Amino acid sequence: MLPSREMGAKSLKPPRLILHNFLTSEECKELEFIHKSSSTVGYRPNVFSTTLSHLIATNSSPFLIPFVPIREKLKEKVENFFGCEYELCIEFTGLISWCRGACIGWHSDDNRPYLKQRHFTAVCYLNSYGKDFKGGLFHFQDGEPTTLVPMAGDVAIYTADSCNIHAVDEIIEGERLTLTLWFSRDSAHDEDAKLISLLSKTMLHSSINMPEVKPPMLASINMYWFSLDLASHQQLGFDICLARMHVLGFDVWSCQAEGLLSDSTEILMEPLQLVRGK
Ligand SMILES: O=C(O)CCC(=O)C(=O)O
Ligand SMILES: [Fe+2]
Repeated sequence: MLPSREMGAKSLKPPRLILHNFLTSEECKELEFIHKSSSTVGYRPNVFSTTLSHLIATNSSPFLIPFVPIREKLKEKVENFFGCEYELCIEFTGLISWCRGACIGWHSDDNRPYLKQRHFTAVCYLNSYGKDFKGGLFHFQDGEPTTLVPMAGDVAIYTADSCNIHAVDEIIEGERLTLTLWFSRDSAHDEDAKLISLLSKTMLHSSINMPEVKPPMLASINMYWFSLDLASHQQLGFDICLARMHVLGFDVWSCQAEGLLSDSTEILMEPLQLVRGK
């Protein structure tokens, strides 16, 4: 019997793929913005994470939108590279940042009984070694490449099993940010199914509680990565700056233009009124 592509790769060279500039700098910055506005204390010391279920639970589901095309693009890459016969499911998606002191020793990503459903890993680097943080180099125990220098936009894809034992050096300075995904062949671990169920519960809950008035939460100004004069020239797609207000049913009204102008950042320079509903 001929070995499958996956098995063949295991015996010849480690089943891994490193891609440069897989994400654009705008995509990296948009995800960084979401992480800065929504992250919580992570699963280890000096680590912060933003999971998709956390975004739903904190009334920030519009922040899911930028993840959708990126997750699809990554899934397709992983399926094609590993020659998967059946569609994979995404088991976990998270933005993870590591601050000074964080590190992880040699491990494989399926190294606990409750992680055995993790078959493939994709780590997208959202910021860069040397510029945004020091330390935090990634090492594979065997095979080439040995060391990865995280650079914004690059992605490392590898099997989650013992063919790819890896470690990350301690962060010495700054904050190292990644978008990390695990993929599974087992559809019982499909993250999408869980997210859809959470989303529908949240929507049902908010329609029952319609008259309830909550104050809008606009993300703080120091989270913007571009200046306001540049903002109107940038076509970054979905405007996440006002997303927190939108999910709560508020909008911004310009008296001069006599209308709702919530998709233009120019409004921030105008006399404005905050309105509820459309
Ligand atoms: O962030 C990285 O480069 C890899 C992190 C890692 O090994 C893990 O989260 O299991
Ligand atoms: Fe890992």
